[in-house]
Amino acid sequence: MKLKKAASLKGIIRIPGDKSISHRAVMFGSIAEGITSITNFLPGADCLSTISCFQKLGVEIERKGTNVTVKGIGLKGLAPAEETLDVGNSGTTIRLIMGILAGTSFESNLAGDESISKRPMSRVTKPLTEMGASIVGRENGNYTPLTISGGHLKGIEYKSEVASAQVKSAILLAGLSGEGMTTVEEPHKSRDHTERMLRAFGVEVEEEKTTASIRGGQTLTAADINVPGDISSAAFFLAAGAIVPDSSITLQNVGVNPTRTGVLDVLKAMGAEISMGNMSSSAEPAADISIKTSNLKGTTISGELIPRLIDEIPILALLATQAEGTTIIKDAEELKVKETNRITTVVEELSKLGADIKATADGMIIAGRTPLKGGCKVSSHGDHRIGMMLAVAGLMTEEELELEGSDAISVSYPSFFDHLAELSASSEL
Ligand SMILES: O=C(O)C1=C[C@@H](OP(=O)(O)O)[C@@H](O)[C@H](O)C1
Ligand SMILES: C=C(OP(=O)(O)O)C(=O)O
Repeated sequence: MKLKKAASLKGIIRIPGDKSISHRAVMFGSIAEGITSITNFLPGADCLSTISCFQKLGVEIERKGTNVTVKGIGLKGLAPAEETLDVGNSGTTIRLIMGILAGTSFESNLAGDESISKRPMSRVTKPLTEMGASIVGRENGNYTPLTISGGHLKGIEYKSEVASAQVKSAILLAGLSGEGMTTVEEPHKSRDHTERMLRAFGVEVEEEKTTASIRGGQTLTAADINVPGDISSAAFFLAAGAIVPDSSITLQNVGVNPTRTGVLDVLKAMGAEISMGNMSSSAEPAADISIKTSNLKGTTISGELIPRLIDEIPILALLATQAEGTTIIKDAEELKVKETNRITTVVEELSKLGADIKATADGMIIAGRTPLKGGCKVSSHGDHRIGMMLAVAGLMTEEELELEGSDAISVSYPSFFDHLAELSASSEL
């Protein structure tokens, strides 16, 4: 795909549904009693993998565009799949489904694409094994393909080494089938969509700073879930609006759960002209966010902020190339185990454009402001967030940029290029 410079970005777009919340709505609806209706579901490839896995486990799920109906059969109603459950490119699907399958009485096989086969699973297989599940996979259950046999589970108190909502959610979901209480503690608080949505399905979940606990034996009752827009998708246009000259854009219905809004904190710290309105206050709050071309300065991104913006780091790195001074990103080793090693892929691709960016052991250091040069090929490396970051970079380069592997973007934002074209006054896609 050829990308051309944009003179300005203007207009209003409605951000598609949140990926994390869409996955959970299908999963929890499947193991609930009754019919769950989901609106504004994200029809991205990752969430479609979740639907297909639960269909294979015997759940009737019907999707019409962004409306999904799930005929819940209860945790005990799930049936063995006749074939391997294919999670595609989705880390959230495989890690959360393992938490659910740990509580079944049958065996399931799980596999995904090449990227999934390189991502570590022991962070989930280890605690689930401790709870009583049997899991077999390459390198002691660390890599796919995996076979999981559910069993009689006991609750645990688990101290996770990483702040990961996937790990926390898998353990809490297994805890539903466990005897007694299950508690997960993490170094920093990760996104809490599981805790919020389980409550909507009638389950009691206790939370304290960085711990979450659940009592085993509780059942889920169907709920209607309206998915807010995905702030991780909005981040690409927030960044584009801040750096493309003469821009002024509004993104509607963006989820602003505080465990996800690190990107807004960073944009403000960098001096972005950003404002919020139309705030709604349901279980998952949403708001309209407006941004204008801004005079940005460098900042430091570290510590408890990292889990609150982990998926936004590639686009924040691009933003930092257009900010005055140095931006330091640290404590972000988790970037190495995403769809790609996002430290190396970000540094490799932005270096091609002339950015002053260095990889460190746990992040990167970026010196700005540097003009971005085009006239070359860049690659998503099959990673949707790298692809979208580079598409935004293409709005800034003097010469045309050629993006390879743009199809990966459909994993989380199938309408990305349509929205970009709507906002872009002069880019020809
Ligand atoms: O729970 C979730 O929905 C997610 C959690 C995060 O991963 P980790 O739990 O590995 O940090 C995030 O990067 C991913 O895109 C979605
Ligand atoms: C890391 C991501 O997703 P997952 O872990 O579900 O593959 C992402 O969407 O950036």
